[in-house]
Amino acid sequence: MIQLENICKQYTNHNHTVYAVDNVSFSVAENERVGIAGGSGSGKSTLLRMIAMLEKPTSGTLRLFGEDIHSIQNHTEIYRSMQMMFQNPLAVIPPRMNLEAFLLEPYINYRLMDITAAKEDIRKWIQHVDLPETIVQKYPHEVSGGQLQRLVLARIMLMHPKLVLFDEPTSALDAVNQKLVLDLLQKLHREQPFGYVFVSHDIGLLQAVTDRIIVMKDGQIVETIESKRLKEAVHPYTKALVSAGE
Ligand SMILES: Nc1ncnc2c1ncn2[C@@H]1O[C@H](COP(=O)(O)OP(=O)(O)OP(=O)(O)O)[C@@H](O)[C@H]1O
Repeated sequence: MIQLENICKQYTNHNHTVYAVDNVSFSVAENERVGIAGGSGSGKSTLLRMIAMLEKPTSGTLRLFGEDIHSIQNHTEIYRSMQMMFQNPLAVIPPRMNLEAFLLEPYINYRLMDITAAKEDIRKWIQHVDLPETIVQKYPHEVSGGQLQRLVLARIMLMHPKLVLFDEPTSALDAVNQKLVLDLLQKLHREQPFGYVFVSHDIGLLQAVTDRIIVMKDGQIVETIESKRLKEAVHPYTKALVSAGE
């Protein structure tokens, strides 16, 4: 579904070059759940931003749904098929927009259905992510972080994406809400499969929600391992990440 070949991203400031992503290659199959682990500054977010087409690689080849990013014809279709979820929902929901308007946006932008049908569809999704129906009349600052992330997940799922990019979506939540959001994500993935790339510094968390984990350090992949075999990791950096979380 996505393929990265020898992807590099460099930033140059004041004659100093940072190799944020350095010769990274991997692919994600349809409905596959891939984790990207690594410490601060290892290049995880930069990699995700390139897959999301928010930034261009300095070099290398990136194919999304079979198309090279430089020759994509139908951007609208790609933007609908590939969704992103970040750590802070308040950064993506405009403060003066009530939550129903936020949920209606994709139906309007991608002409998914008319407003009456969309409102009914939203009602179903709200129930499905275990939120009270009245939440849609609220504004983002009136709702808890855990509830907002469940609502953001509903907004993603109603677009029936093929791929979702998660950048530390539960890092700002307490342990209880983190589990609620991750359990919900697994339920949604079982019911309506989609591929995802999940970035986290917490390799234990990734083990619970992915099939395969790619471990990054200083912009490079140091190890790729099946999540259920994480205990058999051989690279010292992977082992250090595992014991840091224990
Ligand atoms: N826009 C930018 N300009 C200059 N340097 C950047 C830019 N974005 C990222 N970097 C540098 O690239 C490297 C990788 O950063 P990145 O944010 O991708 O790492 P990360 O693994 O996601 O870290 P964190 O977990 O702290 O978010 C870091 O050294 C960072 O300072």
